[in-house]
Amino acid sequence: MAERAARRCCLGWDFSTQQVKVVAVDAELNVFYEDSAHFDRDLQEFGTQGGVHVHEDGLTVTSPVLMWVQALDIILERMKASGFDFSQVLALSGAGQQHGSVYWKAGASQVLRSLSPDLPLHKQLQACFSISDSPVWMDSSTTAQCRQLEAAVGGAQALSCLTGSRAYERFTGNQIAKIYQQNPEAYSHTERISLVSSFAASLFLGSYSPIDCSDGSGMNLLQIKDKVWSRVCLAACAPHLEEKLGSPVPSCSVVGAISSYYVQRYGFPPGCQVVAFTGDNPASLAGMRLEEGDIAVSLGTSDTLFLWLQEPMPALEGHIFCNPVGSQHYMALLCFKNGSLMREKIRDESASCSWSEFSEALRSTEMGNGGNLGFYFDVMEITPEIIGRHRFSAENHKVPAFPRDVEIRALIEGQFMAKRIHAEGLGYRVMPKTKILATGGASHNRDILQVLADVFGAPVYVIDTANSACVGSAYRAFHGLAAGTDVPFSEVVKLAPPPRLAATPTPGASQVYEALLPRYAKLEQRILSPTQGPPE
Ligand SMILES: O=C(CO)[C@@H](O)[C@H](O)CF
Repeated sequence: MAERAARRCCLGWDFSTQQVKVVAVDAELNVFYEDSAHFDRDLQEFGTQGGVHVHEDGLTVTSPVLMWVQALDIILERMKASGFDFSQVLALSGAGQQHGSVYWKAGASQVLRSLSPDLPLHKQLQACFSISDSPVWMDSSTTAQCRQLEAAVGGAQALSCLTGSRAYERFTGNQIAKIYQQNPEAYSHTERISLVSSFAASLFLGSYSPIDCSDGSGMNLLQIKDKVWSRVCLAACAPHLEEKLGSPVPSCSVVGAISSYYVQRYGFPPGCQVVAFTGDNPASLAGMRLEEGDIAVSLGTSDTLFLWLQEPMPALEGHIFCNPVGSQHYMALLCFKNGSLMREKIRDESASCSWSEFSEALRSTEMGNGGNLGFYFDVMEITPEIIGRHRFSAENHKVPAFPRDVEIRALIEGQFMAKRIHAEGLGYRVMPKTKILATGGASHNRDILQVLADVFGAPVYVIDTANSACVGSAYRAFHGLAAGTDVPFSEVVKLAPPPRLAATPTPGASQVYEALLPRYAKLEQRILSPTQGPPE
């Protein structure tokens, strides 16, 4: 077989809800290898659905930690069998589904440090976890713990100001509190608690990896301004928690060299650097190469905004995390539940189930829709908490219906005005250099993207984010190699393929939406507090 040319590279891992995935990225930032192990398909003995077990209470959701370990074994063995040249791997980093937690049993660190290269990981780590079914982000069984935590710090807004979010059931501090309260023996036998991200990094390190500040911001435990654990929050969740968590580190930290286990079993170079793993969303922000002033809009079943923030304004909605690639900056996530399912419903009702008719309606109606405004929430919306459809005429009178074309534009303009208003509520500001990066199903519709560009007054680019968490992790591994040189992340990734320009603001758009946005915000408040009189 022809000798393969040596190809220096970095690996990017993603321990996500449904699979473990890896990409190899070369020095020109080309992805030249990818593989994944799908939990439901490749590890059927664990009996998961969508990578998880939903418990009988309908609230508790967990994943077997040894399934994650075995998935890594599968991928590494496949890479080895395919002839992948591990000796060319300069560094690796990775991502994990946010908020999930792993409970290492007393003595596990010794096992991690002395792994035998003759055996796969899962054969050696069988007895290393005090909790075998890790709680994951889909869990919503900790409402009581959320209220206890908010009470301990002076309320929901106080907790948000301190940690970047009000208490959420999936956030790790509340999950740890539940385990301490309901399984104190397992908690007392736990010598280390990792996030999924730092757990995965620990497997490569052969010792406990610290939690990075960005993923650590998803725990309701980290003071996002000082980047240290909040002692009040720790004490409110469980005793001796700080020693079980270890100290958080900046996300760009090199946390050590790869364990000798991988050198001996797979041929990694002894100097292969491990860069702190982080959450899947922070890693995706890195993969999308978001920069100051940019906003990423993932238009999927639910719509998710990724924001780059310099001056965060923590609120009772959304989540503010330490930024994974700009250590003095922040990022925010905002989730809008009524996303593509709402767009498809209005398409079916008002465009005869046809996207081309839907697009034609957007093209044939004017920016601003003649002053007509609509709110479309067929399921309870998260941002803000509203349900139902609410239509208003230019005179702010509630109306029961709009003509078909007006309905379609009212839906799309309303969805994007809500995004801009709530993003600005968290401290986001459109800047002259702002780029909007669109991804997800609806980003293939150019007419929808035109409305997005008009509402934000900024150009819209489309990007493929299928592997964004993995690719972002590989980029962060390259950035880790420059650790200590002050080379900015943006410099490290400048060779990456640029996003494609899809839409620029229509002339006059800013005048139209500068006038509409405050009206939309006032009407939203009117729906939220119906006792209030009509907006002036
Ligand atoms: O809970 C979330 C973010 O807060 C999800 O996006 C998980 O990170 C998905 F793994």
